[in-house]
Amino acid sequence: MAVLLRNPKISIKSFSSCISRNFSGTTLNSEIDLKVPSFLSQNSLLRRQETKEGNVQWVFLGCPGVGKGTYASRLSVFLGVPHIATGDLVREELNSSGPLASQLKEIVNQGKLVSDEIIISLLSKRLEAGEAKGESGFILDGFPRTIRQAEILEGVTDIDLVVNLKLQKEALLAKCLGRRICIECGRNYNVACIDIKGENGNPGIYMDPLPAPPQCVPKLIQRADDTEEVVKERLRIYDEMSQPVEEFYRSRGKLLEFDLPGGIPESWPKLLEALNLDHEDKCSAVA
Ligand SMILES: Nc1ncnc2c1ncn2[C@@H]1O[C@H](COP(=O)(O)OP(=O)(O)O)[C@@H](O)[C@H]1O
Repeated sequence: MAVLLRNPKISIKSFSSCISRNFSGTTLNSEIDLKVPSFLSQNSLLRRQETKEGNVQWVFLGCPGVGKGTYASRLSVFLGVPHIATGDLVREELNSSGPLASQLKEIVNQGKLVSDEIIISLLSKRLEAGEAKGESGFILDGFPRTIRQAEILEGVTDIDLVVNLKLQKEALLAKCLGRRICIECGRNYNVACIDIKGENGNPGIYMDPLPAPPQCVPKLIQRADDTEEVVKERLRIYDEMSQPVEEFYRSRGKLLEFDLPGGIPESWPKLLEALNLDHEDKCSAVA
């Protein structure tokens, strides 16, 4: 497949060192060099999605519970690039015996955002470790989540595409409350059956539960921040801090809006279609 990129990409090593350098600089904003035209047509956006394995630099945006992790991880298998979720990096750190663990636990369990400093440091470490293993390209999930994070990222590398997953608020809360995670294999499942009737011209949505296989059932846990109170706070913070990031990328012609039409069986093929990814690869990509 052809690769149509506007700017050459930098290696992950230089990305991670650049990201740390830019971040620690006091004149951060003046150092940012936005390399992309301020507007690109939807057609050129789709052309840029013609990718070759291992060479995409994509970002997944979307509210808590929308399914960023599910679709980003499927696409990472499909495209052969790492799926890097900053939420996972934060959870690994808070479950460790490291110096940040208790501070992170408190922040995350209140539904607040971790500081840009900490997130950049965790992400840089993850990128460096990946580089050492020969990784190239990435699908970022949960980063950037603030305009400042988006500016830093845009200043150090050329993101090809930003996928903005969308779902009604009512479904988001139910999906977070129904989420279950296998502590052994790390896979996510969901006990919620979402059935929202369409009204006043708005479409309804139906999503089947995603049951865990028998071997995972005894090992299922809920995330400590998936309580009603904390999910509502995470949704509020998304609107305040992260929604502006959508506009940041929209104005640069990088945002692909994707309204989830239902559960994984309906949404996955439609997402591949929206991304211009080959039809014949669809079957092999579904885990
Ligand atoms: N880019 C980020 N900036 C700040 N905090 C982050 C970032 N990514 C993850 N976190 C922290 O980790 C928590 C869990 O993130 P994530 O798993 O992506 O959850 P969500 O379901 O809310 O999208 C967030 O609520 C936040 O505290």
